[in-house]
Amino acid sequence: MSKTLVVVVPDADILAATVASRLVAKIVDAQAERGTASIVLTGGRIAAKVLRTVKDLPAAKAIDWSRVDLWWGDERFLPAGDPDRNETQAREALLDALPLDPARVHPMPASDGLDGDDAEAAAARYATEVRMPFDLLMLGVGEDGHVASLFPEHPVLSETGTTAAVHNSPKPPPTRITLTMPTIQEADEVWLIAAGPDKTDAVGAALNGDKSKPAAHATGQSRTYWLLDEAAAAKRY
Ligand SMILES: O=C(O)[C@H](O)[C@@H](O)[C@H](O)[C@H](O)COP(=O)(O)O
Repeated sequence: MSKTLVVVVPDADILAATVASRLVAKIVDAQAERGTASIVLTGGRIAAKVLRTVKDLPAAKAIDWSRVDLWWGDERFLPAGDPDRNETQAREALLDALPLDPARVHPMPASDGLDGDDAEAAAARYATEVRMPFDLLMLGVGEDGHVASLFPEHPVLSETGTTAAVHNSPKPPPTRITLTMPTIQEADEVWLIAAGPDKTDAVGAALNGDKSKPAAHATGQSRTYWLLDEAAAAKRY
């Protein structure tokens, strides 16, 4: 039976440090168990802060980075190397500094890739690449309660394939690729990460059972962790 735990820490810096430590431990444990770890990264500011923190953690040297598979929960459908791509931000924050196996790094397609600007084809291509289960899937939480590129009241919420193209995203850019909610729910652990007063209402609503918030549906098979700072957690009752 899946369990949900809420961890609240004082502020965004301490949250990034907490998540970074947990992430390193999670990868070390997964590798101790199976030799590999399969991790889904998220975009957004707090995620970048977490990755920058991992870079400076001595314990990260305990990880065999050549045996880590990295995936993305969603991507802004922009040309390769665009500074707004979640992939570019993750590479700059951490990945470029790691001895990763390039064959195990699985960014979502770019809009100048093999499928050009056909987001549906690009999403379908990623679906053929994805290998589940994921040990861990991390999600930032938007001000409106979105996770990955699954926005409230958006038709993408009813998609049941592995991935989906998103058009008319309320958060720019308008075209994105995302894992669907059923795919997110296949992960062994899901971590929802949010900091700051802009997230108070969305986090409060989702944790208090408002099912109109996509974040309320993001659960892992074994564990779901909400990793929050005090500001984001302020309306959780
Ligand atoms: O495009 C993105 O940025 C992500 O797809 C999005 O899901 C993000 O993780 C949240 O919006 C939280 O982002 P912040 O941490 O920057 O608020």
